[in-house]
Amino acid sequence: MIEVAALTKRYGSTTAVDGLTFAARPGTVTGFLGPNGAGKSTTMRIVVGLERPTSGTATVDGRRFADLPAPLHAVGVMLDARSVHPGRTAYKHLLSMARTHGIGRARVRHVLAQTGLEPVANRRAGTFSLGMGQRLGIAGALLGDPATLILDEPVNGLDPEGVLWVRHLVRELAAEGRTVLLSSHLMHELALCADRVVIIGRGRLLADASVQEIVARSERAGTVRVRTTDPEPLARELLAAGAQVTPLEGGVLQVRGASVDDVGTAARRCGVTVLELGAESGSLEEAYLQLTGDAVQYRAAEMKDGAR
Ligand SMILES: Nc1ncnc2c1ncn2[C@@H]1O[C@H](COP(=O)(O)OP(=O)(O)OP(=O)(O)O)[C@@H](O)[C@H]1O
Repeated sequence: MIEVAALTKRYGSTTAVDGLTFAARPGTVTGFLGPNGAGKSTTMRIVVGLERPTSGTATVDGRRFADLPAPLHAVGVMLDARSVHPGRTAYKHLLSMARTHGIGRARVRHVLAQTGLEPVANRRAGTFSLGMGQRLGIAGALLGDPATLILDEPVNGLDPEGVLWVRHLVRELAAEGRTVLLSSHLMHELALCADRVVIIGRGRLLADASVQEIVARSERAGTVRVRTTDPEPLARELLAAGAQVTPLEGGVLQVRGASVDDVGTAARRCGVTVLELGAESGSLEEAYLQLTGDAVQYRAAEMKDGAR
């Protein structure tokens, strides 16, 4: 379990993390999202003891990383898959990690098989593709059979088969009762593999909820989309019935406060031909963009000011 409480990190005049509080729980895949520069990496680096917080705490299983008796067994980390010595083979890289933590060769072979790297185990990491490097990073994170995993952009550079593999892997790890915290900019993928999502902007918490709850917050969620040959009379009919109607391009109306049945019946009442009709569910990406809009604009404005 990862617990971040009132965490703040300042670099000179930059506040990278600003009073952040959230938890990633066992048996759950927690997605960690935010625009570039939101403070995700800084938070993850603090959790794994690579940075010291200015104030607040970050713990794994109730202890600060530095106080964990066997860190590699408690928390597996992949923050930068490129941080592998290019001249070392995948096997040697993992073996050297294993040796410093009293882990045997059998476990090294196990994680090589688990990550699909067995056929290239004796190839030097420097010759690896981005996707193979990612798999090696994940293998390193799994090496200590940890109860908690922190993976920064694990699907970055993977082909579709690799993306699917990571999705199944993280679901499996959570099903085994492990805590998984992963960051990704691929919203569609996160919606498929995360249970909960923590969204930050400018170092502050913007949302901490289940994927379903966050998707339900998107403006499109709960609306009805209808495309007709003649939207105006239908819009009038729906407004008169108390619905909110937003006309979109191509004869489409977005309707809030009415069901699909209500809209279909209203169309029949005013003699309009319906070409398309359906309930909208929104998406994690839309909800994310709406939630982080201000944070991104603030950054863009900041950068413009800085450039002057
Ligand atoms: N070592 C450092 N010294 C000074 N400023 C830093 C340092 N590390 C991070 N920052 C600043 O802190 C802020 C948060 O950066 P961080 O890398 O944590 O964001 P991020 O959410 O991981 O972004 P990205 O999605 O681009 O990786 C940024 O403004 C960044 O420039």
